[in-house]
Amino acid sequence: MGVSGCGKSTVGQALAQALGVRFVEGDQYHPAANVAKMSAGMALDDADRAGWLHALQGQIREARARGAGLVLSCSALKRRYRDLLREGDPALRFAHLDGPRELIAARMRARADHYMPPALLESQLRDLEPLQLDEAGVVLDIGSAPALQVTRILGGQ
Ligand SMILES: Nc1ncnc2c1ncn2[C@@H]1O[C@H](COP(=O)(O)OP(=O)(O)OP(=O)(O)O)[C@@H](O)[C@H]1O
Ligand SMILES: O=C(O)[C@H](O)[C@@H](O)[C@H](O)[C@H](O)CO
Repeated sequence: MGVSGCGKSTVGQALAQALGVRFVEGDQYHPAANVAKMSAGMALDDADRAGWLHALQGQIREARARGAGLVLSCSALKRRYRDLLREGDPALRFAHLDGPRELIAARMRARADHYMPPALLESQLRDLEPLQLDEAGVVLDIGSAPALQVTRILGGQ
């Protein structure tokens, strides 16, 4: 979890590979209208995200029912979004990729082929409710290399 450009896809793919489980890129479940809205420089609101979060919850629920592992990358910016995802599997754990705005902005600017305009970072940071102490998971520093982040997730530190 985390704002746009924090490294969810990069770290998520590496984690799934390390675990030998399926990786789901949460952004691929956004309806076209959501992608069009963000591409036009408008932030998503709770209503825009509702159907998308339910679709992701379905992926989590299905993996749990099959007893299969799953790594899912998803912004999950607000506590209530994460509560909704946890309804799919109460044992769900989050890795919050956290770091300074300047570093995230620089990484977003360096991406040529992504729909998300760097200008939307401010709204992402406004919406972000950091992982809370009673939520299972880890908070990671995005300044570390992805391999180190994976090690920390696996170690639960
Ligand atoms: N730990 C890291 N160190 C250096 N560069 C990184 C790190 N993690 C990610 N990056 C780079 O930062 C950019 C953003 O990463 P990535 O696309 O994984 O973020 P994201 O959170 O999935 O973004 P979005 O949700 O907007 O798709 C990419 O160019 C990626 O290669
Ligand atoms: O909840 C949201 O506002 C969205 O999921 C965004 O975070 C983007 O889709 C993603 O980060 C792509 O840049």
